[in-house]
Amino acid sequence: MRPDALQDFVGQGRAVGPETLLRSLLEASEVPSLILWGPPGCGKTTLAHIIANNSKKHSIRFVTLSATSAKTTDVRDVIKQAQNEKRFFKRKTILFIDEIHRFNKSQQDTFLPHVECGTITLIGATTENPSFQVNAALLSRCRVVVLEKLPVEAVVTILMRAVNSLGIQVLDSSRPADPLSHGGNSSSEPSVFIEDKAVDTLAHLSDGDARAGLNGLQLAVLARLSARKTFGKKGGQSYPLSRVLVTESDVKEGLQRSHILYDRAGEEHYNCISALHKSMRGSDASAALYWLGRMLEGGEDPLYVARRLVRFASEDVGLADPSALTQAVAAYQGCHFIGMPECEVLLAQCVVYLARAPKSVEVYSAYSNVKACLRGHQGPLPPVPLHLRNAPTRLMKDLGYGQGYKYNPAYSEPVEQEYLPQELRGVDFFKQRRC
Ligand SMILES: Nc1ncnc2c1ncn2[C@@H]1O[C@H](COP(=O)(O)OP(=O)(O)OP(=O)(O)O)[C@@H](O)[C@H]1O
Repeated sequence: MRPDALQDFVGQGRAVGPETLLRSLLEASEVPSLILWGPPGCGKTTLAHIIANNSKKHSIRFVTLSATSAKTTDVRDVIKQAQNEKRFFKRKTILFIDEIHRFNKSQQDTFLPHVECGTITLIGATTENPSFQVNAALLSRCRVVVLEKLPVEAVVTILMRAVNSLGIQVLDSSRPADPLSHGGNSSSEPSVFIEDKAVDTLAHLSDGDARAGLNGLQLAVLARLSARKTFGKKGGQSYPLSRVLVTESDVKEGLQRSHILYDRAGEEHYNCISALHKSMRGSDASAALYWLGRMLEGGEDPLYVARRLVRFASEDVGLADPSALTQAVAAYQGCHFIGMPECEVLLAQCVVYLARAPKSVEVYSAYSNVKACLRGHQGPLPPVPLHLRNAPTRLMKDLGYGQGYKYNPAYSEPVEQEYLPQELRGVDFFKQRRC
């Protein structure tokens, strides 16, 4: 089902469209070291497969490793062979590493000198942001190709290719489906039909992930075949079991929403929580609810979201509305007690509360200033002033601990007293960053 040629690679015009440099390089078989970065099922492995196919025509070796199963020794073996091929046969080697982010930094280091001296051309595929997951030195020697979620039309094209190659017939939903009008079927295999709107819905629900769409199609067809449902009854007449119809509701069942909408472990998890945080900060309750829904419907852990809300209540709402923290902690505990799906409304309530609450970063900023002051301090930290020290023993009293301390409740008027160490006298962390 994977295309072998660039002209069958759909979507991704920005990365490998006709006018792009990468396309010219690929067509000239001048493959540079690449990191293919994109969400699941957008065509990273497929693009590597096309490059492999093209390389073979130009006698270039193409070796594939998966970072999930390959060991460092496997990489060394590939490199050794690549050196021999280069030295004795002047043959180039392209090494494709799927899920390169799964290699740790020292494993990635293994390639570095060999990419540098041209023994291998590296193609790495990753769903994770390469700036965090790929060794900086290696990254600087590779061209990063950003692939995007496939547009709906591209997924429709991919699904229609699959439908055609499987011999499934597409029913035009604007015309009433009458299986008898589709000719007889003499073989023992049932004829499979699919509603055109089912293909369309599948493409929409796939969220730019062609693999999810293809798997959904496969599951829906297999489910129908094993159930061997007929087209149903029409006018009291039932249709033969040799005809199978895949409907829109079949494909919906064939897709697992959680898999499609959200990648809990990957970049999308951080993108969505960031969008939620920023929407609340911007007091856009509606957008905040949307991002919350994206996460929860995608299977995010509600306690993870609740923890972030607790943090937000203090960081962004702060003393502008101190009960925000109470709300957020209550939401966290409520989620803990009742779990999903019941706790979704608790989180929704809290998200709206926080989005609508007045905001203040006064405490957050002042505390950040304290941290900056402490981290930037040179030499030993100043001692705690003696008058602020507790003096539970005679020795401590004799040493002057607690001496001169003014116990505020004992004074009816405001008390003049220094609370910071001597060298920080006059510093106001609410006003200044440095001390
Ligand atoms: N741009 C595309 N053009 C044509 N077919 C595609 C494209 N993208 C994906 N496909 C089809 O979808 C299937 C999955 O694609 P592929 O394995 O290349 O995705 P991927 O980006 O490597 O995903 P993952 O990160 O999950 O490994 C392939 O079998 C291929 O047929």
